[in-house]
Amino acid sequence: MNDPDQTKLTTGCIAAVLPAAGSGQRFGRDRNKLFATLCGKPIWFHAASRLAARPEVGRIVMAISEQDEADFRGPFAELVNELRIELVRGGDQRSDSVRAGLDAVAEDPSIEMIAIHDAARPLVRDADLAAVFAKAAETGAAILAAPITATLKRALGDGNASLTVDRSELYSALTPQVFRVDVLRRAYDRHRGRPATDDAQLVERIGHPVALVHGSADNIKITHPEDLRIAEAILAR
Ligand SMILES: Nc1ccn([C@@H]2O[C@H](COP(=O)(O)OP(=O)(O)OP(=O)(O)O)[C@@H](O)[C@H]2O)c(=O)n1
Ligand SMILES: C[C@](O)(CO)[C@H](O)COP(=O)(O)O
Repeated sequence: MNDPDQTKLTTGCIAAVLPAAGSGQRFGRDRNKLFATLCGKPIWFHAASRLAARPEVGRIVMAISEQDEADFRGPFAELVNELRIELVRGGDQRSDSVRAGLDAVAEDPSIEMIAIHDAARPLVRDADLAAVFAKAAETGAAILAAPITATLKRALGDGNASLTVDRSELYSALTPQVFRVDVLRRAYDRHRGRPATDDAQLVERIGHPVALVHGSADNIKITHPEDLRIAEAILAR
C-alpha cells in the first residue's frame, strides 16, 4: 500500500474527463444509456458526482454528442451546473471524446493529472479513487483494474472448441485511468487513430509503464440493460 504521506496530492490538481458521447448500441434504447435513471438520478450524474466529491478533483469535463447537447443544456442543466461540469463535444470514437476533454484542460497550469472515467461507471468507490490517484501521482500513470475471477476460455475456429487461458496475470481494466498531463498529451499526440479501447493502451504505446491498482469488481460499466439492474441492487445494499 502507498505511504499516505508519500504521495500528497494538492487540492484541485486533477481534472476529471468523462467520456459520455457514446451511442449505447449494446444497451438497445433510442436515447443515450447514460440518461437511464439509477436510484432517481441519471447514470452520468452518479459517475460525475463521485469524482466531484474528491478534493483532488478541481475540474470536471464531460464529452457529449451533438445529439445529446439539448438534453444536457436543457433538462439536465441544473445537474450539470450543480457539479460545475464543463461540456465539450465528443467524437466518433471513445478516444476522440477523451482527446476533446484533454484539449480542454491540458494548458491549465493548476492541473497536474487527468483522470479519465467512463460516465457509464456510476459506482466507483471513493477508496478506489483515492488509491488510483495516489499511485498515478507516484508513477505518472495508473488505472483501476479487477483481477479475473472466472476461468477464461479462448474460442477456437467456429467456437465448437476452446482452450483455457492462464488467468493468473490477467485483469479487467476499469476506470478511472489516471495520467500526468504530459504523459497523456504525448500519448495522444502520437495517436493516429489505431484502435484502442482504453487510454492506457495509448500510453503503453509510447513506452510509459501503466501501474495497475486493485479496483472493486462492483465498479461496473453499464453496457447491457441487465447491468442497470445489477447497479440498482448494489446501491440498494
Ligand atoms: N465515441 C464515444 C464512445 C464511447 N464514449 C463513452 O465511453 C464510455 C464507455 O463506452 P461504452 O460503454 O462502450 O459506451 P457506448 O459506446 O455508448 O456503448 P456501445 O458500444 O454499446 O455503443 C461511455 O461513457 C461512452 O459514453 C464516448 O464518450 N464517445
Ligand atoms: C475504458 C474501459 O471501460 C476499460 O475497460 C473499456 O475499454 C471501454 O470499452 P467500451 O467498448 O468503450 O465500453
